[in-house]
Amino acid sequence: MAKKITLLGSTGSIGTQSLDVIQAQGYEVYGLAAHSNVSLLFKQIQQFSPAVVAVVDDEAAKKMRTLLDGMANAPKLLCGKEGLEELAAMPQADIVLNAVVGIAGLPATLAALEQGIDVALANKESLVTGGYLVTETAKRKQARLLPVDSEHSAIFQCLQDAHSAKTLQKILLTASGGPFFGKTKAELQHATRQDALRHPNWSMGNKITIDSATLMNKGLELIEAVWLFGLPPEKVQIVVQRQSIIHSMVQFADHSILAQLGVPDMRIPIQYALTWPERVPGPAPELDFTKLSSITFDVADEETFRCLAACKKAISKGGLAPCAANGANEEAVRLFLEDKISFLKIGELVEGIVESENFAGSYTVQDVYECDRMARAYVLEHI
Ligand SMILES: NC(=O)C1=CN([C@@H]2O[C@H](COP(=O)(O)OP(=O)(O)OC[C@H]3O[C@@H](n4cnc5c(N)ncnc54)[C@H](OP(=O)(O)O)[C@@H]3O)[C@@H](O)[C@H]2O)C=CC1
Ligand SMILES: CC(=O)[C@@H](O)[C@H](O)COP(=O)(O)O
Ligand SMILES: [Mn+2]
Repeated sequence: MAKKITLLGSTGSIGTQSLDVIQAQGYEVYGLAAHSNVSLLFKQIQQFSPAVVAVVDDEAAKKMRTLLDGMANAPKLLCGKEGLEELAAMPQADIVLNAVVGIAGLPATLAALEQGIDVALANKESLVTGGYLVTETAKRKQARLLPVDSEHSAIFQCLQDAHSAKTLQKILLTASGGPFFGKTKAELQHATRQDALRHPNWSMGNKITIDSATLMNKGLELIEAVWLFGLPPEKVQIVVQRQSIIHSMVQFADHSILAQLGVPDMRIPIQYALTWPERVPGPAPELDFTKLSSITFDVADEETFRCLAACKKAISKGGLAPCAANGANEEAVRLFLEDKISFLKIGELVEGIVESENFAGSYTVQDVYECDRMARAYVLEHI
């Protein structure tokens, strides 16, 4: 029987590439969800015939209702944040692929895991904001978290040999360095939205592309790696690999290092999360070494790119500090994309919130959302 997938965030960069993979593998789509892009979601419904769809935005959900009213074999429509969570928890799916952007993805991750459903996780913010709750729920319900983020998929792929994995000593998390690699603070004073959205290697959604430019993405990924692979933050070393060909590496007790390489194409990690533990042919092209002029390594500049330093501080503080850093960043990126704050202000705000309180200790899911609200309010008060 074909695997049944529920895909959350189907209209985004990861979502649309996931549908490429799903089509190539002949998988069945059980559920689709988006926020407000009704026209694309409707096309996806026509092509993949899901049983259930969820639309988070209320106005968009009304438009979808109208479109579905005229459709034969229309899927069931769920609305709002509650609808997204309800879809994520539907046990008919074999796996939920969470490609929602931001903390908005956390309730769905928790809802799927709570039902014991495996989650292929692109939504790194789930682990950054609620890492303890997400990993505890997965463990308690014996559900798997399968990494989709390219670096974490690379690490996961390098750890498939259980004997070696037991001796994991260090993770070498690669970073492209983003569009502003090598620039000074002075040169970044007037960095624009357009400059920041020009990623050297990957075509991605706007929010993660800005995160790559500030190196917040690497900070979020460091926290994500700590939760997924159980190493302390000081055992995760960031290595700038400008070409995004080496997607990450692991070092074992004997100082042997394994790396995963490939073209920068998210369909490889998406597919691995869906087919794991099998490897099968897929739609991504192969890497042609004869066309690679070099593979280079550099050190990340944490003095200029304060978000990375702030995330390191946040994970070492523990508790809700990473959630606060994430909330401040989500709000700051929104304001930067609306041309309301400067590029460098994003780092100042993320650093500011992490320094502002202690945040230590255990937390509930309500505490996570309260901390997120507080971090967003902090940003609005400090611009
Ligand atoms: N793009 C990439 O290559 C990579 C992305 N990731 C991670 O994957 C996630 C998705 O990234 P990406 O695909 O780039 O993002 P996009 O912005 O391209 O897509 C986001 C998706 O989430 C939906 N969405 C937005 N807001 C909400 C909300 N409040 N509730 C429910 N759904 C919502 C959007 O719907 P609509 O279109 O209707 O607004 C869209 O389907 C992020 O966490 C990112 O960090 C990780 C590695 C690589
Ligand atoms: C494709 C992917 O996984 C992104 O998270 C990517 O890694 C961004 O690149 P950098 O953050 O390294 O610029
Ligand atoms: Mn990544």
